[in-house]
Order: sequence, then structure tokens, then C-alpha cells
Amino acid sequence: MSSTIKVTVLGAAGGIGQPLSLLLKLNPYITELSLYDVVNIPGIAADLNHIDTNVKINSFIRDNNEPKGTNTQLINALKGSDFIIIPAGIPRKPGMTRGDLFNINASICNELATFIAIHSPNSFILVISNPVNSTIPIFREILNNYGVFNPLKLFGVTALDNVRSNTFISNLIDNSLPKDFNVPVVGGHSGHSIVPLFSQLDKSYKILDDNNIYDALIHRVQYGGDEIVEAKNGNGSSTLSMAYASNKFFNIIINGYLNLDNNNNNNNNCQISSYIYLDDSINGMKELKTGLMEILKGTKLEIPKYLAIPMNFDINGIKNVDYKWIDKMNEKEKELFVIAVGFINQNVEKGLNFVYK
Ligand SMILES: NC(=O)C1=CN([C@@H]2O[C@H](COP(=O)(O)OP(=O)(O)OC[C@H]3O[C@@H](n4cnc5c(N)ncnc54)[C@H](O)[C@@H]3O)[C@@H](O)[C@H]2O)C=CC1
Ligand SMILES: O=C([O-])CC(=O)C(=O)O
Repeated sequence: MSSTIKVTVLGAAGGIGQPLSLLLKLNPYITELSLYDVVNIPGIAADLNHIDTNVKINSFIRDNNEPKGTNTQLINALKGSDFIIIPAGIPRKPGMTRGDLFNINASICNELATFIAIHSPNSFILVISNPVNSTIPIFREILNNYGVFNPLKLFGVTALDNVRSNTFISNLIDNSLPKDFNVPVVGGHSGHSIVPLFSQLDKSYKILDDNNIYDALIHRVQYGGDEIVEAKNGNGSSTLSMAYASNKFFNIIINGYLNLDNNNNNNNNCQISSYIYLDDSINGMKELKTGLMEILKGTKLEIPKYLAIPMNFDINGIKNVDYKWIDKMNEKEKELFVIAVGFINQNVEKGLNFVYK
């Protein structure tokens, strides 16, 4: 482990990129923050640079005069990064699904993954760009084709589904606060592929005995993104809550990476899910796949290649995946999970077709 920590944000001038960069500028464990975008980044870096925390800011903007395929600024931004966080890409407008973002964002991810594979292959890579269910397969294939894919270090950021679940259930229960909850969420990050596991909270809650309330709660988590897209009315999707959620996810990873004390009451430090490639080398994967086989028995569905699942982290990335949630799912969650796998498998195929078309 290096005694310094360099974090690079690609797409740092955007709606998520700016507040996320602010939160990272406040992080006591980061030594250098490298901000890259294709627009507006010098002013944002100058602004952040007036903050009196120790994180050193460097900024990089694409030079459009460089020939296609070269990008010195991106290379300099990436060099020596321990962590790369990627909110580059277009957001939704009302009436769009995340799938509608695919064509543009797949091309952006393709470019960024290629530069990372060549210039910073050992970094942790946290991808926010939608549709996550398909952009992670693009990243994985490109890294793999360069011979540098590390299954312990590539993450689709789905933490907002956990954040929303904690908030929405707390809204329904008198005298409870979001921090009282840590709802595991599995599946993917889009509509019916999102499966919140409210049955797996430490205690059971009466409201979940009411089917109408329970179904509405699940639906609100699955389609929470739409609430924001509609409220913003053409001006983008979640940015502030997503900056918070990705920073929460980053903090949980860094706690594992630095082996910090996980034993406090702040639910920022608990287990969280991320959308990953289900590589057989990961601790707990054999048990996870055995459980998945059992759930999918009798359906025509293949075991997904990618899934958001709860996991723990250490200096190498994923320490182990949790598989105990499979046996603990209630009947409703099992049904939702089977539906989710159907969508995820299609979304993964779309990402693979993009790379190999
Ligand atoms: N994973 C999740 O839970 C969530 C994902 N998202 C996704 O995050 C992405 C970003 O959202 P916003 O920040 O709201 O969008 P935005 O449009 O405000 O910002 C995107 C930024 O990416 C930059 N960019 C575009 N092409 C680039 C390239 N080739 N290299 C580097 N930067 C590039 C743009 O200049 C812009 O500054 C969207 O795809 C959105 O759907 C949004 C919310 C939650
Ligand atoms: O809804 C969107 O397009 C952005 C997103 O992923 C979310 O808010 O969960």
C-alpha cells in the first residue's frame, strides 16, 4: 500500500462530479485528487483549491487539438491513481430509461476503459456512468482484452439503492432515522433489476406485513431515479444524493483498504453492495453460485455473469462476497430476484455486443 492515496475523478465537472469532488476534498485519507473532464475543469479546480484541507488538487482538460486516440491530459490524470471514480456520461431526461443512455455512454466508457487499461491498470475502478448493468461489462471486457482485468477491483456503483432504501423505509416508521437501517440491495441498477431485501433487516417491521405498503416501498426504491428525473424536469437526474452515495461507497472501500476500525455506529462503515463480475476466484463465489443455481432452478435463466451483491473489502479490493442473503430471502424477494436476473442478463448481453459488434 502506498503511504499516499491518489484519487482520480473522470467527468469531474458534471452534476455528480462537482459535489463528489468536494466531498473527496474533505477526505482525510486522500493526498491527491486528480480531476479530469472535457469541459470547465480549470475553474472548478481553482474553486476547490481555496478550501483549507490537505488534499492536493490537480486538474486536466481534454485538448481537442490532439489527434483522435491520443489524450495526454487523460494519461496525466490517470498516472499513479490508486482509485478512479467515473461519473462521465450523459444523464436521463423525463421519458427516458437508463437503457436510452447506452449508445453515448458506452462510447465514453469504451474510451476511458482503454486509457485506464494502458495507463493505470492497477487502480480500483468505480463506475457510476449509466446504464451500470451494461457499462460494467464493457469495462470488464476491455480490461480483460488488455490482460489487466482484476475482478477484485472493478465496481459498478449501486450504493444509491441502499441509501434510498434506508431513507424510504425510515420515512414510513415513526421515530426512526435513516441511519437505523442498512438495507441490503441486490441485482442491478435499473428498475426491476433492483431488489431491496427489507426482510433482512435486524428486526422485522410491522409495515412490511401490509402488502400494499411493502409493494409500494419496493417500487419506490426500484424507480426512485425517475422521481428525481421528473422533478428536475429536463435538467438531469440525481446528482447530490449520488455524490453522497458514491462517497459513502468510497469510504467503505477505503476503510477496508486501510484496515480502519469498522466498529462504530455510523452506517457509512457497514457492508454494502456493488455490481461486479462474478469471478470464480473471489472468496465466497462458489457458495454464492450454488445458491443462485438453487434459486434459478426450474427457470430458463442462466446464472448471471454480473450482479450487485453485498461484500467486504481489504487492501486488495473485494475481500469476500456475502452469500447468506440468498437463503434468507422471503418468497416475494425470490420472485423479484428471478425477474431481476432476466433483465440483468439482457443488459449484460447489450454491453458485450457493443464491445464485439
Ligand atoms: N450509478 C448511479 O447510481 C447513478 C448514475 N448516474 C449516471 O452518472 C452519469 C453522470 O451524471 P451527471 O453527473 O448528472 O451528468 P452531467 O452531464 O452533469 O456530467 C457528466 C460529465 O461527464 C463529462 N464527460 C462527457 N464525456 C466525457 C469524456 N469522454 N470524458 C470525461 N468526461 C466526460 C461531461 O463533460 C460532464 O461534465 C450519467 O450517466 C448518469 O446516468 C446518475 C445518478 C446515479
Ligand atoms: O435515474 C437515473 O437516471 C440516475 C440513477 O441511476 C439514479 O438516480 O438511480
